[in-house]
Amino acid sequence: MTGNAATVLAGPPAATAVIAAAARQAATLERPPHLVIVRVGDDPASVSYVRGKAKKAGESGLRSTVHALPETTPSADLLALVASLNADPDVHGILVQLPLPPHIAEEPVLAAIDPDKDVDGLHPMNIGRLWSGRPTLAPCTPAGVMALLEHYGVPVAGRRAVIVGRSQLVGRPLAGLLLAADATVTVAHSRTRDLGAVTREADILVAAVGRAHLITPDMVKPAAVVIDVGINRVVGDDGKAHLTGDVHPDVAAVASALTPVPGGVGPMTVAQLMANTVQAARRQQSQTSGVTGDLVR
Ligand SMILES: Nc1nc2c(c(=O)[nH]1)N[C@@H](CN(C=O)c1ccc(C(=O)N[C@@H](CCC(=O)O)C(=O)O)cc1)CN2
Repeated sequence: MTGNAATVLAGPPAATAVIAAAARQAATLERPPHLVIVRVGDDPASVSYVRGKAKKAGESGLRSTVHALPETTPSADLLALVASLNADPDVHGILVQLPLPPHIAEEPVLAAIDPDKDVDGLHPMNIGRLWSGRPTLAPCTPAGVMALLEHYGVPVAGRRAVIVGRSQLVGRPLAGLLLAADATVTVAHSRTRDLGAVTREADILVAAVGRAHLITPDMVKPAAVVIDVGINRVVGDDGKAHLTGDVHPDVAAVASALTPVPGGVGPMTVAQLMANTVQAARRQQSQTSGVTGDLVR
């Protein structure tokens, strides 16, 4: 491909800024915010992600506790643990790592978390608040995408945003956040006809499907900003497994800016979890001290 290479929207600098702001706020609280992460089973990626979240929490001045439960844990036992964490005033944020083992339905577990401690922003109450444009705890990856766009000064208001993918974790809540930021939002998915015609309309194109290199240069409007949320583990020509995104690398010759995989949205997910935990702790500690603490976005 020929043409100027796109600006790289690197995650780490933006993640550092989000975490630094969260750490400053954490330092003003009576007690360090306490994040509890529950992992069920030993899926290697989940083990790695949870380890990374706990490490980042420690680096950010937060406390963290990991409950690692066996793959065979009954739903009732997981729900009982969530109930105990809800009731514990020393727990400010609760996250149940996804995916859960097949025998455990995710929705009842996510709905069992106290909405005020739901630092994943996946509780129906928080999803409803997001879609009604009210301050809330927002899902970490979508909120991380918005923070990345803000960090690099990407204009959103009035722009055409196209999201490819409609997952509960990313596509759907990100559509709500982009709408709240006054973008004109389209959500494409597996039943969308002529996907390329839709993606070429985007000033801001977000790929959040989980299909390696789905988005090719012909699907991108020249000078569009492309956000790659994909996390695909593929075997390269060298026979080794490596991580790649939903966006083909050649898109860099068409886009004006592009997030790398790895090193783009992923670190923002973790950074936003720190920010959400501090936000939840601030609100809970202000409530116990009698001052009304509104959620801040
Ligand atoms: N309860 C939740 N479960 C899951 C979530 C979530 O937000 N809440 N998100 C994903 C996975 N995820 C966090 O859990 C996550 C994915 C990727 C990264 C990240 O930093 N990736 C690095 C590369 C790391 C690697 O080599 O694998 C990057 O992109 O640079 C962090 C967190 C599913 N589950």
